Amino acid sequence: MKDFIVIKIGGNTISQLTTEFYQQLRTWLSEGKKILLVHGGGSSISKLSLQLNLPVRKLNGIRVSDEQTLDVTRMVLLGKTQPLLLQELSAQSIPAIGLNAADDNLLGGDFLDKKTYGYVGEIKTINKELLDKLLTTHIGVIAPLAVTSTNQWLNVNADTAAADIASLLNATALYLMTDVPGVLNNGKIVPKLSREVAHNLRNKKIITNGMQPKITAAFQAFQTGVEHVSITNKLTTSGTLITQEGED
Ligand SMILES: Nc1ncnc2c1ncn2[C@@H]1O[C@H](COP(=O)(O)OP(=O)(O)O)[C@@H](O)[C@H]1O
Ligand SMILES: CC(=O)N[C@@H](CCC(=O)OP(=O)(O)O)C(=O)O
Repeated sequence: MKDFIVIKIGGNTISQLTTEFYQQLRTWLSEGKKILLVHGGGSSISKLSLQLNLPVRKLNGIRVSDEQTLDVTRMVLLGKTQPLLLQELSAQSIPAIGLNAADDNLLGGDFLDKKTYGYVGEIKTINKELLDKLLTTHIGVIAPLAVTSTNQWLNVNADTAAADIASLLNATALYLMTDVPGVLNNGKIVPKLSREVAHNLRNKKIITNGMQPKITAAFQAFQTGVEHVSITNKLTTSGTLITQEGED
């Protein structure tokens, strides 16, 4: 049954979640939807890296990760960001459980492009049976990391991770929640975005930085059959909705 909803929450968005957001989660829970929150934490990773005098380098919005940066990423995501989000959910009396890639082979991955990005990956496998069981009672909260078949941890961009997970779960919806109300062009939200328009906005350097992996991730999930894919700062408004060519 197609009943999974995947929501990506940017690291900077966690402390800005609204009453409407939590209410929507409660509604979906009461309808029997299985909800997975994939959280970011990029700005905290950069902050700690700088404090430790480690280089902070991003290419196309993806963090170049050597072994030390990978360690910092795991520590920040699993030691700081995830507990913070769980705390917020608990304070709202929403039943949630923290998960990571190594829980019962939850997220398996492979290198994205080792030469260019280092220990960065994409998610290739998921333990759907485990989620089917856990998410009947709890909202899952998961960090964007993966473990390879040879037990190497990998850092995964949180937008990429959410899209990979939504595709693998055959989810009905993917919400990429961020600190802007959608894709902006001249200060206005682009309500519907086709691949062609996204390509043009990228070429014109209107879509830059962290919005780039979000767009790539959004189209990847849409192409694999996730019906509703949106980039937004609210669950209750669609922000920018991904559409087929020619529909906008
Ligand atoms: N065309 C665009 N429309 C909206 N935001 C954009 C655009 N191009 C670049 N951005 C930047 O992308 C940011 C969102 O990406 P990012 O900082 O990675 O957020 P998150 O941590 O939520 O993933 C916005 O805050 C904005 O600075
Ligand atoms: C490979 C890669 O880029 N990983 C990201 C993972 C966290 C993330 O994406 O966090 P936000 O969504 O808050 O930016 C990083 O290290 O920043």
